[in-house]
Amino acid sequence: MTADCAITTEGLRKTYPGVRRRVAVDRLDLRVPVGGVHGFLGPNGSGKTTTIRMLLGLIRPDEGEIRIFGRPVPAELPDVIGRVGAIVESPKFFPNFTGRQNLELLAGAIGARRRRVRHVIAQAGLADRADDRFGTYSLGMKQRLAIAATLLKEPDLLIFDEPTNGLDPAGIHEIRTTMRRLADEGHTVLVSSHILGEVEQIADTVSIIGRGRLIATGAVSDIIGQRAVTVRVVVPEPDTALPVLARAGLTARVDEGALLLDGADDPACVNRLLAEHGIYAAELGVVRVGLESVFLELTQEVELGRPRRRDRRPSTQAGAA
Ligand SMILES: Nc1ncnc2c1ncn2[C@@H]1O[C@H](COP(=O)(O)OP(=O)(O)OP(=O)(O)O)[C@@H](O)[C@H]1O
Repeated sequence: MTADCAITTEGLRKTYPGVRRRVAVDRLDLRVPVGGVHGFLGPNGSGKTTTIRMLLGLIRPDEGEIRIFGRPVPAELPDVIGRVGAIVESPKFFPNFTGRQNLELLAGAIGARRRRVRHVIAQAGLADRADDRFGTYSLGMKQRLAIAATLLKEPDLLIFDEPTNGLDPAGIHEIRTTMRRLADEGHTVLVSSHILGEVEQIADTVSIIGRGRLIATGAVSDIIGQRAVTVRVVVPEPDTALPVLARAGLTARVDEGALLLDGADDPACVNRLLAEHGIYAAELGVVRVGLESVFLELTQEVELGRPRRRDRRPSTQAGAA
């Protein structure tokens, strides 16, 4: 079941005490395959950090099971934690020490080999600035030093919680390139984000959550799936067109005055169909959607409490209802 997974969770649940008991993670089943970048996506407050903290044994789940490389967590975490490197909060470094000195200090503290330092500096793309003081680093460089620190103990699995938060576009690009390179070198990278455009470009697979629940998971191309191509049509009276389209088996979404027909790929057919019913399109074309718009649509449905329809889910796996 889990042999090819770096991380699995089954029915994971966590509530926080409060005036209204808050369910942060709700029966979450995750599958993070070994190798590649897995994007862990969801809007703010959807439960990503809570999940990651449970994976790392920092907080205990109320219910459910976690396995990392097949070992139950937290019960056997000490046996597997050596294979895991993580950045959950901003790590603390000494501002007056250079990047290299900070890493040497850390290597000594965790019993990593000293000669790893030079290697991880190169892996994190910091060779040019390793001998500058940490205090002079940009946010992106600080984050790359944090990544270098996680690599000291030669982990197989890297877990990064929103590693690009607060970075400018150049810093985001650097971190993204670094994560992709680490995956290409054979690490498994789990990266959480609420900025989908970034993850779409580097992730091999993704899990999308909303309100602590899994909404969709699988290969990025599968999640975008048939929505990759959508016919967009503008008609004078959408209310007249909608039943005509529905009878032809086309599901339309209204978007800024236009109708978007997911899964339809031939505008000429749509045009003919509408014209046969006396409806003439003012605009007609094909649009390509990215993960961002799929994500927004999926998570908005959860936020609004609308039931998720089976046919709206990606084919690979679907989350708990
Ligand atoms: N220590 C805590 N005590 C009470 N509620 C908490 C605590 N930590 C998180 N929560 C709540 O749990 C829910 C999930 O939060 P979490 O930080 O896991 O989400 P997230 O997806 O990581 O969000 P973000 O992208 O904003 O970091 C939110 O409603 C949050 O307010």
